[in-house]
Amino acid sequence: MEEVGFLGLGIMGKAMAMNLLRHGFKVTVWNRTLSRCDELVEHGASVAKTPAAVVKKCKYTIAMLSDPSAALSVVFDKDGVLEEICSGKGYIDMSTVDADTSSKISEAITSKGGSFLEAPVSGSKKPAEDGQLVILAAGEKALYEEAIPAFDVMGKKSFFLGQVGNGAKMKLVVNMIMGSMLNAFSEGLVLADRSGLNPQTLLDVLDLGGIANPMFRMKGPTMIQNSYSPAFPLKHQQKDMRLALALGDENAVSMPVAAAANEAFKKARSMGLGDLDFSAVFEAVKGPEKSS
Ligand SMILES: NC(=O)C1=CN([C@@H]2O[C@H](COP(=O)(O)OP(=O)(O)OC[C@H]3O[C@@H](n4cnc5c(N)ncnc54)[C@H](OP(=O)(O)O)[C@@H]3O)[C@@H](O)[C@H]2O)C=CC1
Ligand SMILES: O=CCCC(=O)O
Repeated sequence: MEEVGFLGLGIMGKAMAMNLLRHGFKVTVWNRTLSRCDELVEHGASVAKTPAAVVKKCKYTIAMLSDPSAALSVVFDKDGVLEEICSGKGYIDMSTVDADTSSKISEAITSKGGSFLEAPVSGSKKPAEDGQLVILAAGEKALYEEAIPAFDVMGKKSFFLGQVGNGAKMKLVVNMIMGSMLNAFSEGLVLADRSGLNPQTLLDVLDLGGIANPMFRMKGPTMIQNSYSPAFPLKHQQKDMRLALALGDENAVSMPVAAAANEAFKKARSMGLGDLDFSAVFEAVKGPEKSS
């Protein structure tokens, strides 16, 4: 089997790379904080010291990085992907970024003869661990086809959405809806509590009705215990709301619900909750306790 490169071993990247190893892929990893590679090495991965060194060794390289600035830095900075990408090699960015960032990376990679695919994912830490992500790919179709065995290991379904930018946009639309829903859910939990209802009973009622969904089912019980161990860091959800709102600006789409949700995520960040799970927006929505 060909060697696959993997850049970025955060919550998602670590689980995704681990799945590749578990299914027999040969994987060379790199992470900015190199010590985070150790656990992967224990499971059979090789390590390279720079993104360029990973690309040099591998037929195609996957990246899973925090945001547009990280995605650009790993490609364009010294020792970055661009130094070694060339004809016959592919680069697959699975980070959640905006279409402009993805296009910049695509143009740079293809101008050096490499092929590029964006492939952000829907699904969080547990689906990443279980190989149950939904992959939203766009770009070079031949690279998509080459990567299908890896996508099949990391995900339960892959979509090919056409030209570069479409995967990024689809991902931002999905997360904009998700972030808005989580705010409405948080407001409902506060309203139930402050009006004398049992929030657990609200969760039970919601779960039996037409708006039951896996997110309410998974996050509700931990939210009412004020427990926010990060599966999807709140700072990343706020980044996605910001990028989705910018996409709305570009297309003159009014999104007052998403704009209000973004404010709540920003407030949560200002309260120092950015590294907690995005469900910690509940703390910002709670605000001060009810006065008598
Ligand atoms: N967690 C989730 O549920 C999901 C996340 N996503 C998206 O996936 C991406 C990764 O998320 P997640 O794994 O949760 O995030 P983490 O914060 O856990 O990991 C971020 C990764 O990016 C690296 N990184 C950050 N800045 C830089 C930089 N300037 N240069 C090089 N590397 C950098 C980090 O390296 P270091 O270890 O050195 O800090 C780390 O490997 C994000 O775009 C997120 O929006 C998509 C779906 C679900
Ligand atoms: O981008 C993060 C998505 C998290 C999820 O789908 O639960």
